[in-house]
Amino acid sequence: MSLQDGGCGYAGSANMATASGSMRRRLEDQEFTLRVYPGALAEGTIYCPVGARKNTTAAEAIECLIERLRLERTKCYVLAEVKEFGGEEWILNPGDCPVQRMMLWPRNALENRSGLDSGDDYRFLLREKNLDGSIHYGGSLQMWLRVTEERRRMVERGFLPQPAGSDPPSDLCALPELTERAILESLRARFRQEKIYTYVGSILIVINPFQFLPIYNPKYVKLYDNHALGKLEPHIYAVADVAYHAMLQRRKNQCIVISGESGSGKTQSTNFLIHHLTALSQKGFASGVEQIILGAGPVLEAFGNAKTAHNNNSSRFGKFIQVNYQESGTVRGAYVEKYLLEKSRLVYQEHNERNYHVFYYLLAGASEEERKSFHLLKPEEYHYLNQMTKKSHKLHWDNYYESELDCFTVEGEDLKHDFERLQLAMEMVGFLPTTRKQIFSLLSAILHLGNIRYKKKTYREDSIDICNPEVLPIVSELLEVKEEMLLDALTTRKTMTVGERLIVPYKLAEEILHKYRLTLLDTTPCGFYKIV
Ligand SMILES: Nc1ncnc2c1ncn2[C@@H]1O[C@H](COP(=O)(O)OP(=O)(O)OP(=O)(O)O)[C@@H](O)[C@H]1O
Repeated sequence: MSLQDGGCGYAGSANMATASGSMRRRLEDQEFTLRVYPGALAEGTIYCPVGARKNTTAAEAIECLIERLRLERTKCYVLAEVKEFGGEEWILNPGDCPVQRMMLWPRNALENRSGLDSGDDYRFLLREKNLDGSIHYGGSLQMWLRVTEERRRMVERGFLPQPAGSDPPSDLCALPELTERAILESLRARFRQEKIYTYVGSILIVINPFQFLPIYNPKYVKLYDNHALGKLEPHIYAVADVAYHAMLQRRKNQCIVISGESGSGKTQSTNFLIHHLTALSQKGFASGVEQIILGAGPVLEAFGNAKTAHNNNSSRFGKFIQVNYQESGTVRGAYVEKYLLEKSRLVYQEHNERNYHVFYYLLAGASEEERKSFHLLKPEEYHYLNQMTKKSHKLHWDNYYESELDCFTVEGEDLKHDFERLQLAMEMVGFLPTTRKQIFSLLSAILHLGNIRYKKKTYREDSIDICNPEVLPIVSELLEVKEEMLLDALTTRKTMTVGERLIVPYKLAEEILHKYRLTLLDTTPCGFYKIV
């Protein structure tokens, strides 16, 4: 049996005690392959395979090695057994049987051997014996180092398996086998060492630590400045750095794509990237541009983020951020484009989820004067904010009463403070006071629109009317549109046929009405989505 089947050979030996005589005889005849590392005795050879049976002695194996490696016959050689790489060496007597020694190695030391190397670094070495009986190690240290280096390179290139217990590589491309299991185990092992970043070639994998790690301070900005990817420990700053310098050197636009499931840390990673990109351009000084780019964050977050089951601050839209540079490499400005905003969240949310943050901020943080002027109510009085709590209330009347209230607040959240922060951010990004007022007015209108209930106009007719017309003047005031126009928009739709304009009344189907209300919100002069 060749050494590639070493594991099986070992399994056979484990059964030896209980095996029949014939099996024992078979084992006696079975051929194993010993791998003997000659070190300095044969430069250029990492190991030499020697066929051996259970009773082959060390002296016989050495004889074979002398032949194969063309060693000087005038010298005296011994076999040494190493039970760990670089560990203690056990010299075999000429009459000792190396295969029997090998059979005592741990099972995985043999089973893990995939052709070339032992997983746990159990091995045989060939040593020269001095005339006084001592072992000659001359030059072996350097050879060892060379072998070690060679071995490391072979491991990196995937020709040798990763030694058990060693550090997982910082680039998963260096894994000898790219199976899902090997990848996950490496990522897990790195994560345990607080290494949340790992490369796969030029791709960076990030595992959300959900805790602050001190790896984003200016020291790190400096450390990663102008280094090729892979030279240092993987980091998001390294990716930003490579993109920045590639842009300067090649004079070509660079693009970084961030993707992952909800709550995986995309927004956080974007912030780190922007921080590093602007820091590089300002060479370590906090820049005004960064403040403005990141200042837009709270505004976008308030209007486009919401609490979901997975993330209390989940972005419900995609972002395309373009950072523009001058030829000199300093940031000139930035452009943020949103896409795929989850519009349906405005009118409907799943259980344990909320509408967009901005509604809760406004209702909690508005002053008395603002409350009056925007006709604000309590969150639980708005259909667009309380639907899911009502549902759970109905389903689990007894035990869901408390969690009903929880939906309006999130642990650790200070809505009043968030509203102040939002106003400040809006001011910083350039919203004028009148625009801000218009926006809050529109937000209140959206909430009141959600409270409008419909009924059939008459018993026979399918067309609809509004049950609570007292809401109309409020919404018309907030939207600054005439009441009649608003009523028309809420109860009828206009369609164009060839050369004709038809006004068709809506039918009483709630989900469709929600859709129409959404369209209405979008088409108002300062439509919600346009603002976002
Ligand atoms: N590098 C990090 N260090 C520490 N905490 C982090 C890191 N990345 C993410 N987090 C934590 O994870 C939370 C969720 O991250 P984030 O909001 O960035 O996820 P996301 O992928 O943008 O989610 P969604 O797609 O739902 O918007 C953050 O609020 C933060 O607490």
